[in-house]
Amino acid sequence: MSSAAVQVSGVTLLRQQRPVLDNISFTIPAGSFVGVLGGNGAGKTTLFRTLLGLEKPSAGQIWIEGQPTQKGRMSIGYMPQVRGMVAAQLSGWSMVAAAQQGWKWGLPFYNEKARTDIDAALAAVDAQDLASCPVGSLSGGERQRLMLAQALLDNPRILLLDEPLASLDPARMRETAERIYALAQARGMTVLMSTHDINPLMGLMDHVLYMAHGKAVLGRVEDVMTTQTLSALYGAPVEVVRAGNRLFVVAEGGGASLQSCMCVGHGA
Ligand SMILES: Nc1ncnc2c1ncn2[C@@H]1O[C@H](COP(=O)(O)OP(=O)(O)OP(=O)(O)O)[C@@H](O)[C@H]1O
Repeated sequence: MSSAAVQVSGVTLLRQQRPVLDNISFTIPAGSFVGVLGGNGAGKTTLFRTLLGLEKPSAGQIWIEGQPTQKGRMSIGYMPQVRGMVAAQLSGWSMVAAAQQGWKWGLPFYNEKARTDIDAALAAVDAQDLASCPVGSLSGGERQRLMLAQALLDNPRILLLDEPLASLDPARMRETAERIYALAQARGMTVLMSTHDINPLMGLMDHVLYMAHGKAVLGRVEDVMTTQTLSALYGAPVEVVRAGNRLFVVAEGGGASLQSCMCVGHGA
């Protein structure tokens, strides 16, 4: 477990002359389970897209399992944040199948191996019973399970999950996080999961990657989720307050670009 799954070195990415990623560096050991945190617009999605080779940094380098990143790498599974409604009449099986080998809707033929892989991905997220259901009839949580199945196609060694817990109720959040964790453990996958609520990941993740103002800090929960570390990251006074077994990140004086109160759990 000592090899690096993801290495980011001095990466800067500009949008309209503004650094969305500003000279960030971190190394994620293989097999890690990482919660990626940060307010709206902190750059979480941009980071994922950059790791996937879909966005080109203006400076810096990225290695995935020791190789320079490149578009279409099969070792990475990606669950994007966008959840536009897919064709409502599409079955769950067809929705997962649509992601096979990067094809979009309407691939007319799947060979036996492709069918087996799709069935296996559905089984991995306990979604066999959703295979024949029209996607339009499914709940948000059920659709998210299908999206997770899509990300598992090709048996990736690294999973990038962009807000997979969004719009789930608290019980489903924890259940989904545990499902992903169990899959990662069983398959030895490295997981980076962005979220606005760290609670469901408590006791599961071994690292936090906290992003703000284009900067990022990676470390253990108890090292990152501190007043000192987050104040340094934001470049402004930020207080991490414990209340029972929960943590709150509070911007002193209501800083404009910081979530005024983000509820997070107490480090495991
Ligand atoms: N296609 C784009 N063109 C221009 N700017 C963009 C584009 N996509 C994102 N941005 C900007 O880049 C910044 C980072 O956006 P990003 O989506 O990576 O943040 P995020 O942390 O994922 O946010 P959220 O939690 O709201 O999803 C934001 O200021 C956003 O407006």
